[in-house]
Amino acid sequence: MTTTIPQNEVQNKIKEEGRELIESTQEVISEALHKLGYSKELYELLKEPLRFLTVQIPVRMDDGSVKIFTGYRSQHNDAVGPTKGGIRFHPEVNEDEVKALSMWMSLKCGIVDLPYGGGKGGIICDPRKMSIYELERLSRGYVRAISQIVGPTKDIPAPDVYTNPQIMAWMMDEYSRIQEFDSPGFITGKPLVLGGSEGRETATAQGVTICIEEAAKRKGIDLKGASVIVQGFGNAGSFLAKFMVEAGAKVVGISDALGALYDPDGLDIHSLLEKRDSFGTVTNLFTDVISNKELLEKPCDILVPAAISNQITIENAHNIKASIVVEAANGPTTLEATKILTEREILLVPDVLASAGGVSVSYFEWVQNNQGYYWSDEEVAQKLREKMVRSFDSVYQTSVNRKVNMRLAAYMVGIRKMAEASRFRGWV
Ligand SMILES: NC(=O)C1=CN([C@@H]2O[C@H](COP(=O)(O)OP(=O)(O)OC[C@H]3O[C@@H](n4cnc5c(N)ncnc54)[C@H](O)[C@@H]3O)[C@@H](O)[C@H]2O)C=CC1
Ligand SMILES: O=C(O)CCC(=O)C(=O)O
Repeated sequence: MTTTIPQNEVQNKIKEEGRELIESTQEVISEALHKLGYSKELYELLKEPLRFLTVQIPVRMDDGSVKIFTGYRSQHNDAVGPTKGGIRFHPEVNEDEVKALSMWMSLKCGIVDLPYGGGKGGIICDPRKMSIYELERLSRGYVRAISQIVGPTKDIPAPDVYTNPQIMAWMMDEYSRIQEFDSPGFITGKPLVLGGSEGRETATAQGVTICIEEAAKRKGIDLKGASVIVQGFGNAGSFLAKFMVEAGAKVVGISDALGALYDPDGLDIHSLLEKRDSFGTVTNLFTDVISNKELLEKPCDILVPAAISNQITIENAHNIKASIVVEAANGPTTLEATKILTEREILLVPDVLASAGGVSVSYFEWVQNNQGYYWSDEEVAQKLREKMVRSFDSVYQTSVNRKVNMRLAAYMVGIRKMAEASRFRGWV
């Protein structure tokens, strides 16, 4: 017998999880500023986004009815430069989660040294249940609703969960119509023919791969033959699984929103890549499916959460078997779980470092749009590698030298530029 959880309980749980994300982010920000010797005023400035917009977007559905969707755009801090960060289309999007996501973007941009602050957007919707025409109207409606606070020198969006280059193209087109001139620099993650960058589609997974290589070196693990589990089979997870196979590792588990596949002898990733749909779903084609929860506790050397937040918690952190956990997703591990993994000497590469490859190549895309001159795949790959290796080293060294866990070390590295820029501007 299946029991249905009342809708208000589901909503309360989503809200509560969002609140926890923001409160735990505030806790680490406070600790990082304290370790670096910054003032309490700076914490007051950075503990919440500078700007947060809620919009209602009316969309004509295919059956003729009008549905009103709620969307958000959060701009955490623009002392360093315009804010930057993706747009998420997901039924569980909520205000506090979007705020926390924008704060993580500020830290990410600081870690990989980009001239940006953090932003993030989201719409409460389930794109898997919408037609392509409804999605286009929703995407354009969102841009009209937020157009006054975004732009190539204000706040530059990009893809995130359940958004893709097609959605970026509609949004760029809508913004260009409003401005009455072509504005490729308004948004990144676009198709190549509309000013997208070589390497952006695979950038997040490339960045995670580089972090895995660096972490494996520190742990004395040979990637050839190492076993890997990847939670999530979308943009980040599916390319990562492919890169792991190419590096000679054995991908023993993958998952999507509907379940997980596990085979200790290794999964046929190429076949799964061919079968997955545009939302990163593939497990619906199999019968021997286990849950996402079970997958995370299966034996492996390297575990990569690449789906949603709050996946490694106090409930399962003691049961994780991996020696290295690399967070491709934003916010997959709670603070309590971070402490448990660190105590267990599992090397945790935090989201604000591990997933920074995406925004790095988004920055390259924006630079190319601004100069109207485009780089080769090799040039992008080399620039990304330099950034990721340098950033990994800086966070790892901070963790060792200051005797702090990798998450706190990453926050210490990521917050410095924003703190200094805010001081020089005379804000604190
Ligand atoms: N796309 C990008 O450039 C970047 C993405 N990220 C983060 O990586 C994570 C994945 O993003 P993308 O791959 O872009 O999204 P995507 O939309 O391409 O794929 C999402 C994947 O997560 C799965 N999923 C959704 N809900 C789930 C649930 N409740 N339980 C388990 N799996 C679930 C989906 O089935 C799909 O396989 C997110 O946390 C995102 O914020 C971080 C940096 C950049
Ligand atoms: O590519 C970007 O600008 C942002 C990507 C993003 O949303 C993220 O890193 O979480």
